[in-house]
Amino acid sequence: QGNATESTFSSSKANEIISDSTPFCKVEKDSTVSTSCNITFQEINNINENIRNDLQSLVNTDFFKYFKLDIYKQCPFWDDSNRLCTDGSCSIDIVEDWSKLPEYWQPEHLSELKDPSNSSDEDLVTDCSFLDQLCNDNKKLQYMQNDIDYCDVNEFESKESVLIDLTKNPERFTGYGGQQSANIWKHIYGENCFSMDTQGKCLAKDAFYRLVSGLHASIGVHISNEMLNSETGQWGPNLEFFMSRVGNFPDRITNIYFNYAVVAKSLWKIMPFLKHLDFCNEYDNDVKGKIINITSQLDSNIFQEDLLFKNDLDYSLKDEFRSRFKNVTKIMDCVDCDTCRLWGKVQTTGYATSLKILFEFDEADEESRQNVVDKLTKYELIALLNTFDRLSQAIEAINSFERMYNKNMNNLKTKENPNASFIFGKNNFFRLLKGAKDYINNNFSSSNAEQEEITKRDVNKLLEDEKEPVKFADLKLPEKKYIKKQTTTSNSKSKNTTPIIKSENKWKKAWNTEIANVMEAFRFIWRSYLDLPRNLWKLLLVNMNKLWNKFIGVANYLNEKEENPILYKLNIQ
Ligand SMILES: Cc1cc2nc3c(=O)[nH]c(=O)nc-3n(C[C@H](O)[C@H](O)[C@H](O)COP(=O)(O)OP(=O)(O)OC[C@H]3O[C@@H](n4cnc5c(N)ncnc54)[C@H](O)[C@@H]3O)c2cc1C
Repeated sequence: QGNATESTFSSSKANEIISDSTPFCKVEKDSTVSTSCNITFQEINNINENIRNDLQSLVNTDFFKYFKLDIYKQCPFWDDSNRLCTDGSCSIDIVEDWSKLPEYWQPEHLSELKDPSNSSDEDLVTDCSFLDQLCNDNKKLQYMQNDIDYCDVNEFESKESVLIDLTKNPERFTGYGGQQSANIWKHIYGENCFSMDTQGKCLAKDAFYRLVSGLHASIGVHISNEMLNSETGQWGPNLEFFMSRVGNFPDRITNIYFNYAVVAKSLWKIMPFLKHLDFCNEYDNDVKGKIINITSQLDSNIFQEDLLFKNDLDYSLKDEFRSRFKNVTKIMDCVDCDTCRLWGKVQTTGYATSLKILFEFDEADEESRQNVVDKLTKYELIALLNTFDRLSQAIEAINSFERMYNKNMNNLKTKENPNASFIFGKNNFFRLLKGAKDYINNNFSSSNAEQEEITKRDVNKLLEDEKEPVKFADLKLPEKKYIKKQTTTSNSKSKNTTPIIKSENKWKKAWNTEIANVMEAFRFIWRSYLDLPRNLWKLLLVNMNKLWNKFIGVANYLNEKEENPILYKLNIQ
């Protein structure tokens, strides 16, 4: 973890991570995503390919690209008065020039919406309606006293909220990390501790965890996909970073697909009503056409929400699920980095909207339709579609990282790199040792003819396996040499020597690698000792300089705030 420059791994470290034992993401693409999703990874990939362009252009339209956020909102869970978003990469651009915005985003229009805290139920009926806000359609809807929301839908109307163009503040590597972000994630995962012992608890708990982990992983994919290359000054993908955060964890990849299924199913569920959404005139055809194109390619099997809260017993569990998820959306107000908070809020609101549609909207019940779909605020709808776009982009990026990974593996294979990932790879040191031991056991306990057969079979298998790009990609077996040795031994009079020579080679190779690694570790420790006095000297100079400047009253030093030691800074020239 560190700034963009530091995050560029050394090439040997990169090789270790890329050629880790896990074949890319280790996900079987033809298997189903989870018990509650009757769809395979490959099918989701296909759907995503078909809708990607429409979705991308939809979230770039004037209607879907703006979101509101109260950037000064206090964290409701702990004291965050020392918020530290001083770095350019984590601060956000808010909309200041309103003249170019469409009418429905103009301050006069937005200010017609009253502060919900001062509103009566009667007011909320109109204010909460997506249609009322957008096109002044004065449908009177009944305001539900029951809480069916998985986030605070009124917070976007707060007077403190500012309008933000999402396309101008992309979700990418900001350098936010260390203890601060780890603490946020810890609290978010902590919400997954359900208290009740209810029937469906396991599935609900599992779904809650997957939602959070999928969000976490999706953020990881986006930041790996948009990292600043300090040499070129360009933002782009970083495979090593991706592998170390997401690619080497198949469960994290699976959870992104799971979230895709959840959000897609909620869109599918409201599809018949989206068709009738009375968008403002200029958007009627364009926006509506895109939405219909997207939702019509989704499938009801993609997620089976009815498995989660099946019966009356599960109602209390659902209440707990709802209030815990609401807490997740509130924890976003504690995120110190503004860009991260913005996208965290957009995505948690998007998931909250999905959950509301999935669990509170019964298609057969007109009243529930009125209470859920007709009352979706525009911010919920914007968040829902932007969250779907985030997941869609994450899946596109995962597939592109896979291609990059395979290309790198092929390059690595052809390069002379005998020790590549010998320790961490699939055919790692311990595995080879075990292989050698099995080999000796097998061969010493069989006849000479059997031994020869086993040797041939093993050699062929080894060579065959080597052709597979992923399985043996991390170990550069000296193919020709190996065959040569076999030829020598098969010419030799004593066939019994074959397995011994082979295992001796393995032992020797493993031994040499171990020694080389131990030596490298010693060299590293030695270098650290050499660097220590120099670093201490530099530290002393810097502090002396600061003290001196303070002493003689140099302005900038007088009010100097203590630098945050954890917040990493991008080295943008
Ligand atoms: C709401 C939010 C939004 C953020 N947005 C951005 C952003 O836009 N740009 C940016 O650069 N940074 C962002 N961050 C920070 C980013 O998520 C990481 O926290 C940060 O990059 C440090 O990463 P890390 O590898 O140290 O571990 P973290 O990602 O902080 O993870 C902490 C621990 O959680 C576990 N873990 C990691 N991923 C998963 C997973 N998917 N499922 C289950 N467990 C997991 C691991 O054990 C890991 O050690 C955001 C953080 C938060 C909380």
